[in-house]
Amino acid sequence: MGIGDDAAILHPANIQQLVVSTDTLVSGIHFKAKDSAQSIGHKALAVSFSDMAAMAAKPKWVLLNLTLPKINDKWVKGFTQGFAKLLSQHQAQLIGGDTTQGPLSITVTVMGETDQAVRRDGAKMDDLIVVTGELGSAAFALKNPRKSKACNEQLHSPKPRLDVAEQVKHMATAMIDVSDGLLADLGHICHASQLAAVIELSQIPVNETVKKHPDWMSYVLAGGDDYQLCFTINMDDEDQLPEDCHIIGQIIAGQGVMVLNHHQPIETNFKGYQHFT
Ligand SMILES: Nc1ncnc2c1ncn2[C@@H]1O[C@H](COP(=O)(O)OP(=O)(O)O)[C@@H](O)[C@H]1O
Ligand SMILES: Cc1ncc(C[n+]2csc(CCOP(=O)(O)OP(=O)(O)O)c2C)c(N)n1
Ligand SMILES: [Mg+2]
Repeated sequence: MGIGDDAAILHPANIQQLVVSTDTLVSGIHFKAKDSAQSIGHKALAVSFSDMAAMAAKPKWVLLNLTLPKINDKWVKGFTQGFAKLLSQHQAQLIGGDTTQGPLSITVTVMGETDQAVRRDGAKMDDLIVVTGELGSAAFALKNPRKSKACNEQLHSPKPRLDVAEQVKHMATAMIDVSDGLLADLGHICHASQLAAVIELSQIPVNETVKKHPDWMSYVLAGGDDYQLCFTINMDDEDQLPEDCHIIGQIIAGQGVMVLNHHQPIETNFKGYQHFT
């Protein structure tokens, strides 16, 4: 039972693990107020679905908390379109939420199910490090809005990688979604797993327009907002990787993430996205 009562009632039948995540998007921090309402609606849900993908869960129930400066019917219609389209693509259900007046911000809580949640702390020595898709496109588009249609799409309409998550959940030893930038997020896997990583920059898929930009390395390694997956697998499972999965490095002993470019170590002072600096 969903919207209409004081709270939603769930009937979780045959769910082995219920996985829950919440994320807030704030105007001016996570998106621009002038972005299309449709893209804001899509992205608010996509980033939460991306957290489900990172845990190898299938999204089922969603709560939406909207804070709006004023009621603008056209904006609300656009937002709802973007939100509802992604919701129905994954057969998830909006079961409730809250609407308040104030500076534009959106909080989405999503509940999903899995038989095999994948955590950040399971990476093992010698595991291969894999990323999906291309990295750096969204950060590039934020700074260079008129340069690449594909990058703009990645920024405004990211596709949560629930497809890959479903296919790799039984082989991934650790997984995370790349929201704060590869170095930061792979760093979280390393920290949680008490190991280190070495990655080869030339193996990371990068959009060709991004690659031509003088700052491409910082977009790729620390730009954030990618919503691709980064996960680790045992070396023996390499042959079973699905499409659009790219091996970029290996788990080693130690701490932190070491970056090689064509086998040469490079200095990286990139910090990734941080809210409080
Ligand atoms: N204000 C908070 N209260 C309780 N838990 C929090 C809070 N902020 C973050 N967390 C928890 O800390 C962990 C990491 O959060 P975060 O860095 O936001 O992850 P993600 O990048 O996946 O959104 C998550 O388990 C999240 O639930
Ligand atoms: C207007 C605007 N400024 C900055 C960014 C870049 N940006 C916003 S949030 C973010 C990283 C992810 O945010 P966070 O709230 O940490 O997501 P979480 O890790 O909790 O999923 C990035 C790179 C943007 N997309 N739009
Ligand atoms: Mg978060």
